[in-house]
Amino acid sequence: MSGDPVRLGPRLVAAMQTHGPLCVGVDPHPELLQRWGLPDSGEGLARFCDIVLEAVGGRVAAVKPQSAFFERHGAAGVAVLERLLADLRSAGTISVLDVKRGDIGSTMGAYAEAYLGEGAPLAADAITVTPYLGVGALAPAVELAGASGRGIFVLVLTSNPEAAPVQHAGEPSVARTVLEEVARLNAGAEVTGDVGIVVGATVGDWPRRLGLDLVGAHGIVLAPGVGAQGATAQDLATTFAGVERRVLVPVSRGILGTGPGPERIREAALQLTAELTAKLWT
Ligand SMILES: O=c1ccn([C@@H]2O[C@H](COP(=O)(O)O)[C@@H](O)[C@H]2O)c(=O)[nH]1
Repeated sequence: MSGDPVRLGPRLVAAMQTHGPLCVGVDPHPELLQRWGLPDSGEGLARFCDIVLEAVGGRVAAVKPQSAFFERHGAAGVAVLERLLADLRSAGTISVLDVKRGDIGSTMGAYAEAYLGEGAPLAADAITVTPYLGVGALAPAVELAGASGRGIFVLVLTSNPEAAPVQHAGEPSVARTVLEEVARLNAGAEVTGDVGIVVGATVGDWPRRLGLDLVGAHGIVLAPGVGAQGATAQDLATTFAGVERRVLVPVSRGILGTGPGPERIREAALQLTAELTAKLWT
C-alpha cells in the first residue's frame, strides 16, 4: 500500500452513512445449509456464500463472516472463507472477520499478519479479538491495523448471558478496565479510531451500571444480539443512547433465515436496515 491508508474508522462511518447500520453475518450453521438444500461441505459453504454475496454485496455497510463455521470444514472451509473475503473486497464491502483471537504478544503478531497483513490470504478489513490476555498483548494487531487501514473489535460486554460473571467482575469491572484501555488506544482519533468494541445488543443497562464511557472510547460499537438472540432495534436505541451513530449491528440468523432466495434475503436486509435506521438515527 503506498502513502497513508484510509483508516478503518472513517471508512466504516462512510459505509454506514451510505448503507445504514446493518452488518450481515455469514454463519453457515449446518441447520441453515440443510434448510437451503445445500450439503454440509465445502461445496455447500461456497454456494451459501455466493447467495449471500449476490443478495447483499455492495448493499450493506459490512459483512461479518463467522470463522468457526468455515473452520469446522477444515481446509475446504478455510478456502471458501478466503474466497469470500476476496469477493467482499471486490464488491467494495467492508469485511469484519469474527475470529476472536488473542494471545501473548509474539503469537498475536502472527495472528495479526494472518488477518490484517497486506496481501495475506485471509486478510479482512477488521477482526474480533479477545482482551483476556491483556489489552496490551493486542499491540501487534493494533499496530498492523493502523498501518494497513484495518481495525480490530475488542470484546467488552458480550451478548451471551454466561459472560457476566467474568466481564462484570471487579471494581472497576473487567469490562470498564478493557474499555478504558481501548480509549487510550484511540486517543487522538477525530471521531473513531481503529479499535472498535463489542458490546451486545442484549446487555440492557449494564454499560451505564458499570460506568462504561462508550462515547469516550472513540470506537465503532459492534452490537450483536438482534434477532435470534432476542434483542430488538428499540433495545439498541436504549442501550446505546449517545453513541447511536457509531453502532454497527451484525445480524446473521435473523436475516439468513429468510433464504435461500437472494431476493428475499436482500429484502429482509433492507427492511431491517430501515428499521434500525429509524430507531437509532431519528
Ligand atoms: O458478544 C458476541 C460476540 C459475537 N457474537 C457473534 O455474532 C454472531 C451472532 O449471530 P446471530 O445469528 O445474529 O445471533 C455469531 O457469529 C456470534 O458468534 C455474538 O453473538 N455475541
